[in-house]
Amino acid sequence: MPLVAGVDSSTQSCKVVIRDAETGALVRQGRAPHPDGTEVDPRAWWDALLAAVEAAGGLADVVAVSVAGQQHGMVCLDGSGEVVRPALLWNDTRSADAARELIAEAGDGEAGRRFWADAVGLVPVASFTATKLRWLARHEPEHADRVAAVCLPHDWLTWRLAGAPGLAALRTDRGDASGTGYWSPATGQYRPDLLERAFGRVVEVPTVLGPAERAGVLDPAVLPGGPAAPVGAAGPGSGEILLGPGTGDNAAAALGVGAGPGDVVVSIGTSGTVFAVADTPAADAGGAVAGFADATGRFLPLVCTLNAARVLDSAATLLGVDLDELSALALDAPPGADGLVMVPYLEGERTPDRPTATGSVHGLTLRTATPAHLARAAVEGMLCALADGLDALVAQGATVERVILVGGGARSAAVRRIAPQVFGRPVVVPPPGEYVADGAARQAAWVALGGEQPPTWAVQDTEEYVAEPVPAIRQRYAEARDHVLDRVAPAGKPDEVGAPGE
Ligand SMILES: Nc1ncnc2c1ncn2[C@@H]1O[C@H](COP(=O)(O)OP(=O)(O)O)[C@@H](O)[C@H]1O
Ligand SMILES: O=C(CO)[C@@H](O)[C@H](O)COP(=O)(O)O
Repeated sequence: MPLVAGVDSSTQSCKVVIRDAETGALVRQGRAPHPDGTEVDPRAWWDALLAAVEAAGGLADVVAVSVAGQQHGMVCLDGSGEVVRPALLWNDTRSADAARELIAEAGDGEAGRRFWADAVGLVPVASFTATKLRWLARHEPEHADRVAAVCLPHDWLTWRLAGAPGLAALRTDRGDASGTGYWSPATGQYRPDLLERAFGRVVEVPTVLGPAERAGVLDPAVLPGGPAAPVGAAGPGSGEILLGPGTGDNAAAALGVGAGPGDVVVSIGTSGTVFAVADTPAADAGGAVAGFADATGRFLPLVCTLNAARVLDSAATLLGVDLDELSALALDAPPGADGLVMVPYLEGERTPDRPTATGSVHGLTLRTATPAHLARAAVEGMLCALADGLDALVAQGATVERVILVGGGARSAAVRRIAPQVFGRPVVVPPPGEYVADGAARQAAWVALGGEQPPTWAVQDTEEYVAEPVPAIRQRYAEARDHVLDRVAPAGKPDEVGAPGE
C-alpha cells in the first residue's frame, strides 16, 4: 500500500492529503492558514506547508509528493535564490495599467488582444505574471535589478522541498506555465521575447515538465526534525520520496474530480472559476476565456472571477451572521430576491475586466430591505458572474453535459440549491473535500506508479441538485452589472486607487 501526498497551497490556506496511491483512499490530512492580503511573503506559504504536513502526520511513509498552488503569483528570486520581494498574487490588481500597456504595444484595439491570444492563449489582465513583471520593472527598479529568476508559488514550494538546489533546478508544469503570459500552450514552448517585452530582459524560468515527469526528490533535511528515515518502499524501491511536477490549483482540481469530456467544473474558492478539459488550446481574443493547459497533457480553457466565496463571507459579516445562517436567510427569500441585485465586485473584477470597480446593490425598496433579500442577492450575484463565465466557455466551444460544483463555497446549501436556478441546468456536487490537494496526490501517484494515464481512483458519490431555471435572475443581473462605481483611494493614499485589499 504505497502512500502519496498532495498539497494545495491556495490563497487562504495550505491543505495536505495523504492517500493510497493505488486506490486513492484517504489516509490522513492536515491544513494551516495563509496570511491575508494580495501580496504575501512566500516564506509564509512554506511555514504553512510545514505546519499542514505536520498536521497530516508527516511525510516519512509516502513515496511521492506533488504540490498544486494558486496560479500566476509572481515569486522573484535573486542570484542566490533569496526571495526579492513579497509575491504579488493572482488577485492583486495593481498591474492593471501594465496589462493595458502590453496589449496596446502589441497592436491597436482588437489586434493587440488577438496577438496575445494567439501567442500565449490569453489576453493580459492584472492577474497574469507577465503584467506583474512589467509593474515591477516600472515601479520598483531596484527590486527588478536584483531578479535572477521568476517562478510561481507551486514551483517555488516544490523547489524548496527539493532543498532549493540552485536556480537551474526550478521546475514547473504545463498547467501553471500556461498562466504566466510567456509560455504558449499551443506550442509547448516559452516565449522569451514576451518575457523580455514585459520585464525588459530575460531571466531564468523553471523548466516545464510533462504531466508525470519527476521534478526531483524530497530533501528530508527540509522537514521539521531533520532527516527522517524513509519507511517502506519510498520512491518505488529507491528509498527516496519523489517530487511530482505539481500544477496550478484549477488543473489539479480537474484531476481531483476526474473531469472528463462534457464536464464543466465550477469552483467557488477565493476565486470563482469555470473550466473544462479540452483536446485543443483556446485563444479567446475577447479575453474572457484563458486558454490554459491542464495537468494531463491536454488543455484547460478557464474563466476566473476575483469574487466568489468571500462575497458570502462579506455578506455574512455585513448581516452579523455565520455562513450557515447566511445560507438559511438566502433560502428564505424568493428566487430573484424581489428584484434586489448584488453586483459582487468587492475586489475589483477580472472577468469582466474591471480592476477598479466596486460592488453595488440595486433594487432596494421597503420590501427588499431585509437580511434575507440581501443574503439571496449575494448568492445570486456571485453565481450570475459564474453563469456569465459558463456562457463564455460555451461560446469558445465547450460542451456542457455535467456541471460539477466544488470549492469552499460549495459547502453552502444555498449555493448548491440556487446554482441550478441560475445556471439553468442541474449541478452535481461531490462530497465536501479537498479536490485540489486530491488532484496533486493523484499526480504524485502517477509519478510513482508510472503509466500512460493517472491511476484510476474510486469515483466519489455525487449529489445532484435540480431546480426549475429562473432566467429572470440573470436578466435582472445583466441590467445591473455595468452600474458600479470605481474604487476611491484610501484617505491619505491618493496613489492607491486600484490597489486591492485595503
Ligand atoms: N459552509 C460554507 N458556506 C459558505 N462558504 C464556505 C463554507 N465553508 C467554507 N466556505 C468558504 O470557502 C472559502 C475557502 O474555500 P477554498 O476553496 O478553500 O479557498 P481557496 O482554495 O481559495 O483558499 C472561504 O472563503 C470560506 O468562507
Ligand atoms: O487566478 C486563478 C485562475 O486563473 C485563481 O483560480 C487562482 O489560481 C487562485 O485560486 P483559489 O485560491 O481561489 O483556489
